[in-house]
Amino acid sequence: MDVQEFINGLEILNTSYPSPHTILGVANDSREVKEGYAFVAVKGYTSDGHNFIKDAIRNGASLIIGEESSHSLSVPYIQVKNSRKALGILACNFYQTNQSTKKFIGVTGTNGKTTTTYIIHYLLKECGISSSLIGTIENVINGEASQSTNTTPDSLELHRMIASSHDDVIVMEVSSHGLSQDRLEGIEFDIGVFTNLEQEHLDYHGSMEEYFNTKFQLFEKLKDYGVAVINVESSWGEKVEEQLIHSNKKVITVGLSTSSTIQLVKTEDCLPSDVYIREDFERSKFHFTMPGIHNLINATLSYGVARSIGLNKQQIYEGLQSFTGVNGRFEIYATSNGATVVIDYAHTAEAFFHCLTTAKQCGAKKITHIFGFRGDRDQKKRPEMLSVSSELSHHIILTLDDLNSVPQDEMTAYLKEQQQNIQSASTDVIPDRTLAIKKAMESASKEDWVFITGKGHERYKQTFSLSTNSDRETVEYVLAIKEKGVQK
Ligand SMILES: CC(=O)N[C@H]1[C@@H](OP(=O)(O)OP(=O)(O)OC[C@H]2O[C@@H](n3ccc(=O)[nH]c3=O)[C@H](O)[C@@H]2O)O[C@H](CO)[C@@H](O)[C@@H]1O[C@H](C)C(=O)N[C@@H](C)C(=O)N[C@H](CCC(=O)O)C(=O)O
Ligand SMILES: Nc1ncnc2c1ncn2[C@@H]1O[C@H](COP(=O)(O)OP(=O)(O)OP(=O)(O)O)[C@@H](O)[C@H]1O
Repeated sequence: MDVQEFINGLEILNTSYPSPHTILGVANDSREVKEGYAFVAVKGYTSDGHNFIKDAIRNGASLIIGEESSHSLSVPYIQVKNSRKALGILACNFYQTNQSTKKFIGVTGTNGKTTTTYIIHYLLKECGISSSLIGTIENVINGEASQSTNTTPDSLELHRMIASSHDDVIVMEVSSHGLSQDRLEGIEFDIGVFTNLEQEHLDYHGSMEEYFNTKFQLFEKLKDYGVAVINVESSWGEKVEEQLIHSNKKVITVGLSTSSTIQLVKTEDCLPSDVYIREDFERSKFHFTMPGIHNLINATLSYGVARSIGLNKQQIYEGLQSFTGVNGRFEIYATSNGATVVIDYAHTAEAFFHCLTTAKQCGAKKITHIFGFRGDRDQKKRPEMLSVSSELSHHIILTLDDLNSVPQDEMTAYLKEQQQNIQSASTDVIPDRTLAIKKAMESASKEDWVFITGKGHERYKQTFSLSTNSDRETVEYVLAIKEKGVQK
Protein backbone atom coordinates (compact mmCIF):
# COMPACT_ATOMS: atom_id res chain seq x y z
CA MET A 1 0.00 0.00 0.00
CA ASP A 2 1.11 3.53 -0.74
CA VAL A 3 2.52 5.05 2.43
CA GLN A 4 0.58 8.32 2.12
CA GLU A 5 -2.65 6.38 1.94
CA PHE A 6 -1.46 4.28 4.89
CA ILE A 7 -0.78 7.23 7.21
CA ASN A 8 -3.82 9.24 6.10
CA GLY A 9 -5.56 10.80 9.12
CA LEU A 10 -2.69 10.16 11.52
CA GLU A 11 -1.92 13.01 13.93
CA ILE A 12 1.82 13.26 13.46
CA LEU A 13 3.95 15.04 16.07
CA ASN A 14 7.32 14.43 14.46
CA THR A 15 8.97 12.39 11.72
CA SER A 16 12.52 11.36 10.93
CA TYR A 17 13.69 10.67 7.32
CA PRO A 18 11.26 10.35 4.45
CA SER A 19 9.00 7.34 4.84
CA PRO A 20 9.27 4.34 2.49
CA HIS A 21 7.02 4.44 -0.57
CA THR A 22 5.07 1.34 0.21
CA ILE A 23 3.99 -0.62 3.26
CA LEU A 24 3.47 -4.36 3.02
CA GLY A 25 1.86 -4.97 6.38
CA VAL A 26 1.31 -3.60 9.86
CA ALA A 27 1.98 -5.14 13.28
CA ASN A 28 2.04 -4.07 16.90
CA ASP A 29 3.87 -7.21 17.98
CA SER A 30 7.54 -7.24 16.97
CA ARG A 31 7.33 -11.03 16.63
CA GLU A 32 4.80 -10.69 13.84
CA VAL A 33 6.75 -8.15 11.81
CA LYS A 34 7.88 -9.17 8.32
CA GLU A 35 9.91 -7.51 5.57
CA GLY A 36 8.43 -4.13 4.58
CA TYR A 37 6.03 -3.89 7.53
CA ALA A 38 5.22 -0.88 9.69
CA PHE A 39 5.63 -1.57 13.41
CA VAL A 40 3.49 0.34 15.91
CA ALA A 41 5.08 0.53 19.37
CA VAL A 42 2.39 0.46 22.09
CA LYS A 43 3.05 1.18 25.76
CA GLY A 44 1.25 -1.73 27.37
CA TYR A 45 0.32 -2.75 30.89
CA THR A 46 2.94 -5.46 31.14
CA SER A 47 5.54 -4.37 28.60
CA ASP A 48 6.42 -1.43 26.41
CA GLY A 49 6.40 -1.95 22.66
CA HIS A 50 9.11 0.73 22.33
CA ASN A 51 11.51 -1.80 23.86
CA PHE A 52 10.91 -4.12 20.90
CA ILE A 53 11.60 -1.62 18.12
CA LYS A 54 15.04 -3.07 17.44
CA ASP A 55 13.54 -6.58 17.20
CA ALA A 56 10.95 -5.25 14.76
CA ILE A 57 13.66 -3.72 12.58
CA ARG A 58 15.63 -6.97 12.68
CA ASN A 59 12.48 -8.73 11.45
CA GLY A 60 12.20 -6.35 8.50
CA ALA A 61 10.19 -3.31 9.65
CA SER A 62 10.63 -0.40 7.26
CA LEU A 63 8.67 2.16 9.28
CA ILE A 64 8.20 2.61 13.05
CA ILE A 65 5.36 4.49 14.70
CA GLY A 66 5.61 5.27 18.41
CA GLU A 67 4.97 7.79 21.16
CA GLU A 68 8.51 8.51 22.28
CA SER A 69 10.16 11.69 21.13
CA SER A 70 13.26 10.63 19.26
CA HIS A 71 14.82 7.45 18.08
CA SER A 72 18.13 7.14 16.30
CA LEU A 73 17.01 4.24 14.20
CA SER A 74 18.08 2.81 10.89
CA VAL A 75 14.53 3.17 9.52
CA PRO A 76 12.08 6.12 9.47
CA TYR A 77 10.19 6.91 12.66
CA ILE A 78 6.84 8.69 13.10
CA GLN A 79 6.01 10.08 16.53
CA VAL A 80 2.33 10.19 17.49
CA LYS A 81 0.51 11.17 20.67
CA ASN A 82 -1.36 7.91 21.14
CA SER A 83 -0.05 4.69 19.59
CA ARG A 84 -3.18 2.64 20.28
CA LYS A 85 -5.31 5.21 18.42
CA ALA A 86 -2.71 5.36 15.65
CA LEU A 87 -2.84 1.58 15.34
CA GLY A 88 -6.60 1.75 14.72
CA ILE A 89 -6.24 4.45 12.07
CA LEU A 90 -3.42 2.60 10.32
CA ALA A 91 -5.26 -0.75 10.48
CA CYS A 92 -8.39 0.89 9.08
CA ASN A 93 -6.36 2.43 6.22
CA PHE A 94 -4.41 -0.74 5.53
CA TYR A 95 -7.47 -3.01 5.42
CA GLN A 96 -9.64 -0.26 3.88
CA THR A 97 -12.44 -1.06 6.28
CA ASN A 98 -13.80 2.49 6.16
CA GLN A 99 -15.09 1.60 2.71
CA SER A 100 -17.06 -1.29 4.09
CA THR A 101 -20.74 -1.40 3.20
CA LYS A 102 -21.53 -3.75 6.06
CA LYS A 103 -23.77 -2.80 8.94
CA PHE A 104 -22.08 -2.64 12.33
CA ILE A 105 -23.90 -3.52 15.53
CA GLY A 106 -22.13 -3.01 18.87
CA VAL A 107 -23.46 -4.32 22.17
CA THR A 108 -22.15 -2.94 25.44
CA GLY A 109 -23.05 -3.27 29.15
CA THR A 110 -21.72 -5.11 32.17
CA ASN A 111 -23.84 -8.20 31.59
CA GLY A 112 -25.76 -9.59 28.66
CA LYS A 113 -23.37 -8.69 25.81
CA THR A 114 -22.62 -12.28 24.82
CA THR A 115 -26.22 -13.45 25.14
CA THR A 116 -27.58 -10.50 23.19
CA THR A 117 -25.04 -10.75 20.36
CA TYR A 118 -25.80 -14.47 20.02
CA ILE A 119 -29.52 -13.81 19.78
CA ILE A 120 -29.00 -11.06 17.18
CA HIS A 121 -26.59 -13.25 15.17
CA TYR A 122 -29.14 -16.06 15.22
CA LEU A 123 -32.10 -13.85 14.28
CA LEU A 124 -30.21 -12.42 11.32
CA LYS A 125 -29.23 -15.89 10.13
CA GLU A 126 -32.81 -17.13 10.38
CA CYS A 127 -33.90 -14.16 8.28
CA GLY A 128 -31.30 -14.84 5.59
CA ILE A 129 -28.80 -12.14 6.59
CA SER A 130 -25.25 -13.35 7.19
CA SER A 131 -23.38 -11.85 10.13
CA SER A 132 -19.96 -12.09 11.72
CA LEU A 133 -19.98 -12.50 15.48
CA ILE A 134 -17.13 -11.06 17.56
CA GLY A 135 -17.07 -11.61 21.30
CA THR A 136 -16.07 -13.45 24.45
CA ILE A 137 -16.79 -17.06 23.54
CA GLU A 138 -15.66 -17.09 19.92
CA ASN A 139 -15.35 -15.12 16.73
CA VAL A 140 -17.42 -16.38 13.82
CA ILE A 141 -16.44 -14.95 10.44
CA ASN A 142 -17.96 -16.27 7.21
CA GLY A 143 -19.52 -19.05 9.26
CA GLU A 144 -16.17 -20.23 10.63
CA ALA A 145 -15.56 -20.09 14.34
CA SER A 146 -12.21 -19.36 15.96
CA GLN A 147 -11.28 -18.86 19.57
CA SER A 148 -11.22 -15.29 20.79
CA THR A 149 -8.52 -13.82 23.03
CA ASN A 150 -10.40 -10.74 24.14
CA THR A 151 -14.10 -9.85 24.21
CA THR A 152 -13.22 -6.89 21.98
CA PRO A 153 -10.07 -7.64 19.97
CA ASP A 154 -7.36 -5.06 19.43
CA SER A 155 -7.88 -2.71 16.50
CA LEU A 156 -5.45 -4.52 14.22
CA GLU A 157 -7.13 -7.88 14.67
CA LEU A 158 -10.55 -6.27 14.46
CA HIS A 159 -9.92 -4.51 11.13
CA ARG A 160 -8.29 -7.68 9.80
CA MET A 161 -11.37 -9.70 10.71
CA ILE A 162 -13.73 -7.14 9.20
CA ALA A 163 -11.71 -7.11 5.97
CA SER A 164 -11.84 -10.89 5.73
CA SER A 165 -15.58 -11.04 6.40
CA HIS A 166 -17.96 -11.53 3.49
CA ASP A 167 -20.92 -11.30 5.85
CA ASP A 168 -23.53 -8.55 5.57
CA VAL A 169 -23.38 -7.49 9.20
CA ILE A 170 -20.80 -7.37 12.00
CA VAL A 171 -22.32 -8.05 15.43
CA MET A 172 -19.83 -7.45 18.18
CA GLU A 173 -19.45 -7.18 21.92
CA VAL A 174 -17.96 -3.87 22.93
CA SER A 175 -16.15 -4.05 26.26
CA SER A 176 -15.23 -1.06 28.37
CA HIS A 177 -11.57 -2.13 28.17
CA GLY A 178 -11.89 -2.16 24.39
CA LEU A 179 -13.31 1.35 24.39
CA SER A 180 -10.79 2.76 26.83
CA GLN A 181 -7.89 1.20 24.93
CA ASP A 182 -9.05 2.57 21.56
CA ARG A 183 -9.55 -0.91 20.16
CA LEU A 184 -12.62 0.41 18.26
CA GLU A 185 -10.72 3.20 16.51
CA GLY A 186 -11.86 3.53 12.92
CA ILE A 187 -15.21 1.79 13.47
CA GLU A 188 -18.56 3.55 13.24
CA PHE A 189 -21.68 1.74 14.30
CA ASP A 190 -25.12 1.66 12.72
CA ILE A 191 -26.68 0.33 15.90
CA GLY A 192 -25.45 0.52 19.51
CA VAL A 193 -27.06 -1.53 22.27
CA PHE A 194 -26.87 -0.85 26.01
CA THR A 195 -27.76 -3.84 28.21
CA ASN A 196 -27.01 -2.52 31.73
CA LEU A 197 -24.31 -1.25 34.07
CA GLU A 198 -23.32 -2.46 37.49
CA GLN A 199 -20.32 -2.66 39.74
CA GLU A 200 -17.55 -4.44 37.86
CA HIS A 201 -14.03 -3.63 36.67
CA LEU A 202 -13.72 -0.75 39.13
CA ASP A 203 -10.12 -1.85 39.71
CA TYR A 204 -9.62 -0.63 36.14
CA HIS A 205 -12.12 2.24 35.77
CA GLY A 206 -11.93 3.69 39.29
CA SER A 207 -15.55 4.75 39.68
CA MET A 208 -18.99 3.95 38.28
CA GLU A 209 -19.11 7.40 36.65
CA GLU A 210 -15.87 6.72 34.84
CA TYR A 211 -17.05 3.23 33.89
CA PHE A 212 -20.30 4.71 32.52
CA ASN A 213 -18.47 7.41 30.55
CA THR A 214 -16.30 4.76 28.95
CA LYS A 215 -19.29 2.61 27.99
CA PHE A 216 -21.05 5.69 26.61
CA GLN A 217 -18.25 6.09 24.06
CA LEU A 218 -19.99 3.38 22.01
CA PHE A 219 -22.86 5.80 21.40
CA GLU A 220 -20.42 8.53 20.38
CA LYS A 221 -19.26 6.10 17.71
CA LEU A 222 -22.73 5.82 16.20
CA LYS A 223 -23.04 7.03 12.62
CA ASP A 224 -25.17 10.10 11.99
CA TYR A 225 -28.74 8.94 12.38
CA GLY A 226 -27.52 5.69 13.89
CA VAL A 227 -29.80 3.85 16.29
CA ALA A 228 -29.36 3.31 20.03
CA VAL A 229 -31.33 0.43 21.56
CA ILE A 230 -31.30 0.92 25.32
CA ASN A 231 -32.49 -1.13 28.26
CA VAL A 232 -33.99 1.60 30.45
CA GLU A 233 -34.73 -0.66 33.41
CA SER A 234 -31.97 1.09 35.38
CA SER A 235 -30.93 4.66 36.01
CA TRP A 236 -27.79 4.06 33.90
CA GLY A 237 -29.93 3.14 30.90
CA GLU A 238 -32.02 6.25 31.47
CA LYS A 239 -28.81 8.24 31.55
CA VAL A 240 -27.75 6.89 28.16
CA GLU A 241 -31.16 7.89 26.81
CA GLU A 242 -30.91 11.35 28.39
CA GLN A 243 -27.46 11.98 26.95
CA LEU A 244 -28.67 11.08 23.46
CA ILE A 245 -31.84 13.12 23.55
CA HIS A 246 -30.35 16.16 21.81
CA SER A 247 -28.27 14.16 19.36
CA ASN A 248 -29.30 13.14 15.86
CA LYS A 249 -29.49 9.48 16.89
CA LYS A 250 -32.66 7.46 16.90
CA VAL A 251 -33.34 6.12 20.40
CA ILE A 252 -35.32 2.95 20.98
CA THR A 253 -36.00 2.22 24.64
CA VAL A 254 -36.66 -1.27 25.91
CA GLY A 255 -38.19 -1.96 29.30
CA LEU A 256 -41.06 -3.19 31.39
CA SER A 257 -42.91 0.11 31.43
CA THR A 258 -45.58 1.14 28.92
CA SER A 259 -43.55 4.27 28.17
CA SER A 260 -40.78 2.18 26.53
CA THR A 261 -40.67 2.10 22.75
CA ILE A 262 -40.65 -1.67 22.97
CA GLN A 263 -42.22 -3.08 26.08
CA LEU A 264 -41.46 -6.45 27.53
CA VAL A 265 -44.77 -7.37 29.09
CA LYS A 266 -43.89 -9.28 32.22
CA THR A 267 -44.82 -12.88 32.26
CA GLU A 268 -45.41 -15.14 35.22
CA ASP A 269 -44.26 -18.16 33.25
CA CYS A 270 -41.02 -19.83 34.01
CA LEU A 271 -39.41 -22.67 32.13
CA PRO A 272 -39.31 -21.83 29.21
CA SER A 273 -41.16 -18.57 29.08
CA ASP A 274 -44.14 -17.37 27.14
CA VAL A 275 -43.27 -13.76 26.42
CA TYR A 276 -45.25 -10.79 25.23
CA ILE A 277 -43.67 -7.85 23.45
CA ARG A 278 -45.57 -4.66 22.75
CA GLU A 279 -44.47 -2.37 19.95
CA ASP A 280 -46.69 0.54 18.97
CA PHE A 281 -50.14 -0.70 19.94
CA GLU A 282 -49.58 -4.28 18.95
CA ARG A 283 -48.84 -7.01 21.44
CA SER A 284 -47.48 -10.39 20.34
CA LYS A 285 -46.60 -13.57 22.12
CA PHE A 286 -43.68 -15.92 21.59
CA HIS A 287 -41.95 -18.68 23.44
CA PHE A 288 -38.34 -18.10 24.62
CA THR A 289 -36.06 -20.81 25.87
CA MET A 290 -33.78 -18.83 28.24
CA PRO A 291 -35.50 -18.17 31.55
CA GLY A 292 -35.25 -15.06 33.68
CA ILE A 293 -36.27 -11.47 33.17
CA HIS A 294 -32.64 -10.59 32.31
CA ASN A 295 -32.65 -12.98 29.38
CA LEU A 296 -36.05 -11.75 28.26
CA ILE A 297 -34.65 -8.20 28.29
CA ASN A 298 -31.76 -9.48 26.13
CA ALA A 299 -34.31 -11.01 23.76
CA THR A 300 -36.32 -7.78 23.63
CA LEU A 301 -33.17 -5.71 22.93
CA SER A 302 -32.38 -8.12 20.09
CA TYR A 303 -35.93 -7.69 18.81
CA GLY A 304 -35.31 -3.90 18.81
CA VAL A 305 -32.12 -4.37 16.81
CA ALA A 306 -33.78 -6.70 14.32
CA ARG A 307 -36.63 -4.21 13.83
CA SER A 308 -34.09 -1.40 13.25
CA ILE A 309 -32.46 -3.50 10.54
CA GLY A 310 -35.86 -3.79 8.88
CA LEU A 311 -36.92 -7.35 9.72
CA ASN A 312 -40.62 -7.95 10.07
CA LYS A 313 -42.21 -8.86 13.38
CA GLN A 314 -43.35 -12.33 12.39
CA GLN A 315 -39.87 -13.32 11.18
CA ILE A 316 -38.37 -12.10 14.44
CA TYR A 317 -40.87 -13.93 16.63
CA GLU A 318 -40.22 -17.15 14.77
CA GLY A 319 -36.47 -16.64 15.20
CA LEU A 320 -36.72 -15.91 18.91
CA GLN A 321 -38.90 -18.96 19.33
CA SER A 322 -36.41 -21.35 17.75
CA PHE A 323 -33.33 -19.89 19.50
CA THR A 324 -31.77 -22.64 21.64
CA GLY A 325 -29.58 -20.67 24.05
CA VAL A 326 -25.92 -19.84 24.66
CA ASN A 327 -23.21 -22.09 26.13
CA GLY A 328 -22.82 -21.54 29.84
CA ARG A 329 -25.69 -19.06 30.09
CA PHE A 330 -28.55 -20.50 32.17
CA GLU A 331 -27.68 -23.96 30.88
CA ILE A 332 -30.20 -26.30 32.50
CA TYR A 333 -29.85 -29.98 33.39
CA ALA A 334 -32.73 -31.98 34.84
CA THR A 335 -31.84 -34.97 36.98
CA SER A 336 -33.95 -38.10 37.15
CA ASN A 337 -34.92 -37.43 40.76
CA GLY A 338 -36.45 -34.07 39.86
CA ALA A 339 -33.60 -31.77 40.88
CA THR A 340 -32.40 -29.02 38.53
CA VAL A 341 -28.79 -28.06 37.90
CA VAL A 342 -27.85 -24.79 36.18
CA ILE A 343 -24.49 -23.62 34.85
CA ASP A 344 -24.25 -19.87 34.39
CA TYR A 345 -21.58 -17.24 33.78
CA ALA A 346 -22.89 -14.91 36.51
CA HIS A 347 -20.02 -13.14 38.24
CA THR A 348 -21.63 -9.98 39.54
CA ALA A 349 -24.19 -9.31 42.28
CA GLU A 350 -26.89 -8.30 39.81
CA ALA A 351 -26.38 -11.43 37.75
CA PHE A 352 -26.61 -13.50 40.97
CA PHE A 353 -29.82 -11.69 41.79
CA HIS A 354 -31.36 -12.47 38.42
CA CYS A 355 -30.29 -16.11 38.43
CA LEU A 356 -31.35 -16.95 41.98
CA THR A 357 -34.61 -15.01 41.74
CA THR A 358 -35.46 -16.89 38.56
CA ALA A 359 -34.77 -20.20 40.32
CA LYS A 360 -37.16 -19.17 43.09
CA GLN A 361 -39.82 -18.11 40.60
CA CYS A 362 -39.43 -21.47 38.92
CA GLY A 363 -40.36 -23.16 42.18
CA ALA A 364 -36.95 -24.08 43.63
CA LYS A 365 -37.55 -25.54 47.09
CA LYS A 366 -33.92 -25.35 48.13
CA ILE A 367 -31.13 -23.56 46.25
CA THR A 368 -27.48 -24.54 46.61
CA HIS A 369 -25.27 -21.88 45.09
CA ILE A 370 -21.69 -22.82 44.15
CA PHE A 371 -19.31 -20.01 43.30
CA GLY A 372 -15.91 -18.47 43.92
CA PHE A 373 -13.97 -15.33 43.12
CA ARG A 374 -11.60 -14.75 40.26
CA GLY A 375 -8.06 -14.00 41.37
CA ASP A 376 -6.65 -10.58 40.39
CA ARG A 377 -10.09 -9.24 39.46
CA ASP A 378 -12.23 -6.51 41.01
CA GLN A 379 -12.48 -7.25 44.75
CA LYS A 380 -14.94 -4.45 45.50
CA LYS A 381 -17.85 -6.41 44.03
CA ARG A 382 -17.34 -9.44 46.29
CA PRO A 383 -19.23 -8.33 49.47
CA GLU A 384 -22.37 -7.60 47.43
CA MET A 385 -22.08 -10.96 45.63
CA LEU A 386 -21.91 -12.73 48.99
CA SER A 387 -24.78 -10.71 50.36
CA VAL A 388 -27.11 -11.41 47.40
CA SER A 389 -26.23 -15.10 47.39
CA SER A 390 -26.78 -15.52 51.12
CA GLU A 391 -30.11 -13.75 50.89
CA LEU A 392 -31.46 -15.79 47.99
CA SER A 393 -29.95 -19.24 48.41
CA HIS A 394 -30.34 -21.76 51.20
CA HIS A 395 -26.91 -23.26 51.03
CA ILE A 396 -23.68 -21.80 49.67
CA ILE A 397 -20.60 -23.73 48.64
CA LEU A 398 -17.64 -21.43 48.20
CA THR A 399 -15.16 -22.92 45.78
CA LEU A 400 -12.30 -21.97 43.49
CA ASP A 401 -12.72 -19.91 40.34
CA ASP A 402 -9.63 -19.04 38.24
CA LEU A 403 -6.80 -18.14 40.59
CA ASN A 404 -4.72 -16.24 38.05
CA SER A 405 -1.71 -15.06 40.10
CA VAL A 406 -3.29 -15.61 43.54
CA PRO A 407 -1.86 -18.63 45.42
CA GLN A 408 -4.45 -21.34 46.13
CA ASP A 409 -3.83 -21.24 49.91
CA GLU A 410 -4.46 -17.51 49.96
CA MET A 411 -7.76 -17.82 48.07
CA THR A 412 -8.88 -20.75 50.24
CA ALA A 413 -8.10 -18.75 53.39
CA TYR A 414 -10.10 -15.84 51.93
CA LEU A 415 -13.09 -18.10 51.23
CA LYS A 416 -12.95 -19.46 54.81
CA GLU A 417 -12.88 -15.93 56.16
CA GLN A 418 -15.98 -15.09 54.12
CA GLN A 419 -17.70 -18.24 55.38
CA GLN A 420 -17.56 -16.81 58.92
CA ASN A 421 -19.37 -13.64 57.80
CA ILE A 422 -22.34 -15.35 56.16
CA GLN A 423 -25.28 -15.48 58.56
CA SER A 424 -28.42 -16.27 56.61
CA ALA A 425 -27.38 -19.31 54.56
CA SER A 426 -25.44 -22.39 55.65
CA THR A 427 -22.03 -22.28 54.01
CA ASP A 428 -19.30 -24.78 53.17
CA VAL A 429 -15.92 -24.18 51.65
CA ILE A 430 -14.90 -26.89 49.18
CA PRO A 431 -11.94 -25.50 47.21
CA ASP A 432 -11.95 -28.35 44.67
CA ARG A 433 -14.61 -27.12 42.22
CA THR A 434 -15.42 -30.57 40.84
CA LEU A 435 -15.97 -32.01 44.33
CA ALA A 436 -18.12 -29.02 45.28
CA ILE A 437 -20.37 -29.72 42.28
CA LYS A 438 -20.44 -33.45 42.97
CA LYS A 439 -21.38 -32.97 46.60
CA ALA A 440 -24.16 -30.49 45.80
CA MET A 441 -25.60 -32.65 43.04
CA GLU A 442 -25.51 -35.80 45.16
CA SER A 443 -27.41 -34.12 47.98
CA ALA A 444 -30.03 -32.45 45.78
CA SER A 445 -33.51 -33.93 45.87
CA LYS A 446 -36.78 -33.29 44.05
CA GLU A 447 -37.43 -29.58 43.36
CA ASP A 448 -33.99 -28.57 44.63
CA TRP A 449 -31.81 -26.39 42.42
CA VAL A 450 -28.01 -26.44 42.21
CA PHE A 451 -26.74 -23.19 40.72
CA ILE A 452 -23.10 -23.23 39.56
CA THR A 453 -21.88 -19.79 38.57
CA GLY A 454 -18.73 -18.00 37.44
CA LYS A 455 -17.16 -20.20 34.78
CA GLY A 456 -20.02 -20.64 32.30
CA HIS A 457 -18.60 -21.90 29.00
CA GLU A 458 -14.96 -21.58 30.09
CA ARG A 459 -12.54 -24.43 30.63
CA TYR A 460 -10.89 -24.86 34.00
CA LYS A 461 -7.48 -23.32 34.44
CA GLN A 462 -6.62 -25.56 37.39
CA THR A 463 -6.58 -29.33 37.76
CA PHE A 464 -9.19 -30.71 40.14
CA SER A 465 -9.90 -34.20 41.55
CA LEU A 466 -12.33 -35.27 38.85
CA SER A 467 -10.77 -35.52 35.41
CA THR A 468 -13.15 -32.95 33.93
CA ASN A 469 -12.27 -29.66 32.27
CA SER A 470 -15.36 -27.51 32.64
CA ASP A 471 -18.51 -27.19 34.72
CA ARG A 472 -20.44 -28.81 31.89
CA GLU A 473 -18.13 -31.85 31.85
CA THR A 474 -18.33 -32.11 35.64
CA VAL A 475 -22.13 -31.94 35.69
CA GLU A 476 -22.39 -34.51 32.89
CA TYR A 477 -19.91 -36.76 34.69
CA VAL A 478 -21.82 -36.62 37.97
CA LEU A 479 -25.11 -37.15 36.14
CA ALA A 480 -23.63 -40.22 34.47
CA ILE A 481 -22.63 -41.68 37.85
CA LYS A 482 -25.97 -40.76 39.37
CA GLU A 483 -28.12 -41.98 36.53
CA LYS A 484 -26.20 -44.98 35.27
CA GLY A 485 -23.71 -45.80 37.98
CA VAL A 486 -20.85 -45.16 35.51
CA GLN A 487 -17.42 -44.65 37.07
CA LYS A 488 -14.63 -42.71 35.40
C1 LIG B 1 -4.88 -5.16 30.81
C2 LIG B 1 -5.29 -5.21 29.39
O1 LIG B 1 -6.39 -4.87 29.05
N1 LIG B 1 -4.36 -5.67 28.52
C3 LIG B 1 -4.65 -5.65 27.09
C4 LIG B 1 -3.54 -4.91 26.38
O2 LIG B 1 -2.35 -5.60 26.59
P1 LIG B 1 -1.07 -4.83 27.08
O3 LIG B 1 -1.21 -3.39 26.80
O4 LIG B 1 -0.85 -5.20 28.50
O5 LIG B 1 0.07 -5.47 26.17
P2 LIG B 1 1.54 -5.83 26.62
O6 LIG B 1 1.63 -7.29 26.80
O7 LIG B 1 1.98 -4.95 27.74
O8 LIG B 1 2.36 -5.45 25.32
C5 LIG B 1 2.57 -4.10 24.89
C6 LIG B 1 2.95 -4.11 23.46
O9 LIG B 1 4.23 -4.74 23.29
C7 LIG B 1 4.16 -5.62 22.21
N2 LIG B 1 5.21 -6.65 22.30
C8 LIG B 1 5.28 -7.48 23.38
C9 LIG B 1 6.25 -8.47 23.43
C10 LIG B 1 7.18 -8.60 22.38
O10 LIG B 1 8.08 -9.46 22.35
N3 LIG B 1 7.05 -7.75 21.33
C11 LIG B 1 6.10 -6.78 21.27
O11 LIG B 1 6.04 -6.04 20.29
C12 LIG B 1 2.76 -6.18 22.29
O12 LIG B 1 2.34 -6.76 21.06
C13 LIG B 1 1.97 -4.92 22.61
O13 LIG B 1 1.61 -4.21 21.45
O14 LIG B 1 -3.78 -4.86 25.00
C14 LIG B 1 -3.89 -6.16 24.39
C15 LIG B 1 -4.20 -5.95 22.90
O15 LIG B 1 -5.35 -5.18 22.77
C16 LIG B 1 -5.00 -6.97 25.04
O16 LIG B 1 -5.04 -8.28 24.48
C17 LIG B 1 -4.74 -7.07 26.55
O17 LIG B 1 -5.83 -7.74 27.12
C18 LIG B 1 -5.50 -8.67 28.15
C19 LIG B 1 -5.14 -10.03 27.52
C20 LIG B 1 -6.69 -8.82 29.07
O18 LIG B 1 -6.84 -9.80 29.77
N4 LIG B 1 -7.55 -7.84 29.12
C21 LIG B 1 -8.81 -7.86 29.85
C22 LIG B 1 -8.73 -7.06 31.13
C23 LIG B 1 -9.84 -7.27 28.91
O19 LIG B 1 -9.51 -6.47 28.04
N5 LIG B 1 -11.10 -7.69 29.06
C24 LIG B 1 -12.18 -7.19 28.23
C25 LIG B 1 -13.51 -7.81 28.65
C26 LIG B 1 -13.91 -7.37 30.02
C27 LIG B 1 -15.31 -7.85 30.37
O20 LIG B 1 -16.29 -7.22 29.93
O21 LIG B 1 -15.42 -8.85 31.11
C28 LIG B 1 -11.93 -7.61 26.78
O22 LIG B 1 -12.37 -6.88 25.88
O23 LIG B 1 -11.38 -8.70 26.56
N1 LIG C 1 -29.43 -8.28 30.76
C1 LIG C 1 -28.83 -8.79 31.83
N2 LIG C 1 -28.87 -8.16 33.02
C2 LIG C 1 -28.26 -8.66 34.10
N3 LIG C 1 -27.58 -9.82 34.11
C3 LIG C 1 -27.50 -10.49 32.94
C4 LIG C 1 -28.11 -10.01 31.75
N4 LIG C 1 -27.85 -10.90 30.77
C5 LIG C 1 -27.10 -11.86 31.31
N5 LIG C 1 -26.89 -11.64 32.62
C6 LIG C 1 -26.08 -12.43 33.57
O1 LIG C 1 -24.71 -12.17 33.25
C7 LIG C 1 -24.05 -13.37 32.90
C8 LIG C 1 -23.11 -13.11 31.75
O2 LIG C 1 -23.92 -12.88 30.61
P1 LIG C 1 -23.26 -12.59 29.21
O3 LIG C 1 -22.13 -13.50 29.00
O4 LIG C 1 -24.33 -12.54 28.19
O5 LIG C 1 -22.73 -11.12 29.50
P2 LIG C 1 -21.39 -10.39 29.08
O6 LIG C 1 -21.73 -8.95 29.14
O7 LIG C 1 -20.92 -10.91 27.79
O8 LIG C 1 -20.40 -10.80 30.23
P3 LIG C 1 -18.78 -10.67 30.24
O9 LIG C 1 -18.46 -9.27 29.87
O10 LIG C 1 -18.41 -10.97 31.62
O11 LIG C 1 -18.28 -11.65 29.24
C9 LIG C 1 -25.15 -14.36 32.54
O12 LIG C 1 -24.69 -15.66 32.75
C10 LIG C 1 -26.26 -13.92 33.47
O13 LIG C 1 -26.11 -14.46 34.75
